[in-house]
Amino acid sequence: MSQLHVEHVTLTFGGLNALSDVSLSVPEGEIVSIIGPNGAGKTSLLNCISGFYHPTRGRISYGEHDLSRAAPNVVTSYGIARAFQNLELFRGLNVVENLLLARHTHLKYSLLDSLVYYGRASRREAENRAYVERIIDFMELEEHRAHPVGTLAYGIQKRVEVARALTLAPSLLLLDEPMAGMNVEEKEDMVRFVLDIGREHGITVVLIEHDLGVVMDISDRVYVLDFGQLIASGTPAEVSADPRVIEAYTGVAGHDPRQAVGA
Ligand SMILES: Nc1ncnc2c1ncn2[C@@H]1O[C@H](COP(=O)(O)OP(=O)(O)OP(=O)(O)O)[C@@H](O)[C@H]1O
Repeated sequence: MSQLHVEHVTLTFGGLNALSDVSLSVPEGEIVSIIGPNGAGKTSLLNCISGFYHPTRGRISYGEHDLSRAAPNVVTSYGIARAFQNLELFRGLNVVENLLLARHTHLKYSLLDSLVYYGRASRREAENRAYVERIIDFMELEEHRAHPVGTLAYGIQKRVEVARALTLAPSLLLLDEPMAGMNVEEKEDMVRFVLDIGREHGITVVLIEHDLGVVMDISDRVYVLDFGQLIASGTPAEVSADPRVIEAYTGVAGHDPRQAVGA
């Protein structure tokens, strides 16, 4: 069982605690959302999990692996993939090329492999292509497959970004605002994909999302950050009834308590 554990994580930038003593767990197979007002620390937390930032204090682990000091490519090798808020796609390449490139970069084999073991390399190439085709089918990208990504509608590009992360065959998928900027129909499609990824394919999903209706509909568990601190957690029903959450979202709360001691 690979559970994600974040234990007492603090992340400091200069005098600001972007995260203060945050602890949370993500059980295998669940869809878990992280919510909170702008600047609450959500993306910073995802950056710590995916190895782009390293916690100033605390520990992050996934199953037996310690992620606290791991580089992004090492985190990926443990089965954790991330779809970015700002799309990480090559806009001039088409959908198939983007997905193949992502899979190649992840499952790289050496030049020697491809020269000496031509048979093995070409078999891997065929497997990669077959895998990418399954993702294209699953994410319903068939009609867009040959188009340069930069020419596609924004909602479709977001879908390609999720597909790109799926080509890494993750057991844990990190989604940073996958529905931001989408119209209602595009959101409904993305909700369906996230539910399929989690419920049908058993991939654990950690989701940052501002649309609270979506969050409450699809999450098994919700964690709420405010000013870098974890202020609430529980089922969607528990969290939406929590006075601290209502306060954080209505802005009744007073000052920013994040200034690090001694700053
Ligand atoms: N690289 C950085 N350098 C300095 N400060 C940073 C850095 N990254 C994040 N911060 C600060 O940390 C705090 C938390 O930011 P973060 O982006 O994690 O919040 P968020 O909850 O994801 O916000 P949003 O919903 O607006 O995306 C903010 O005050 C932000 O300015």
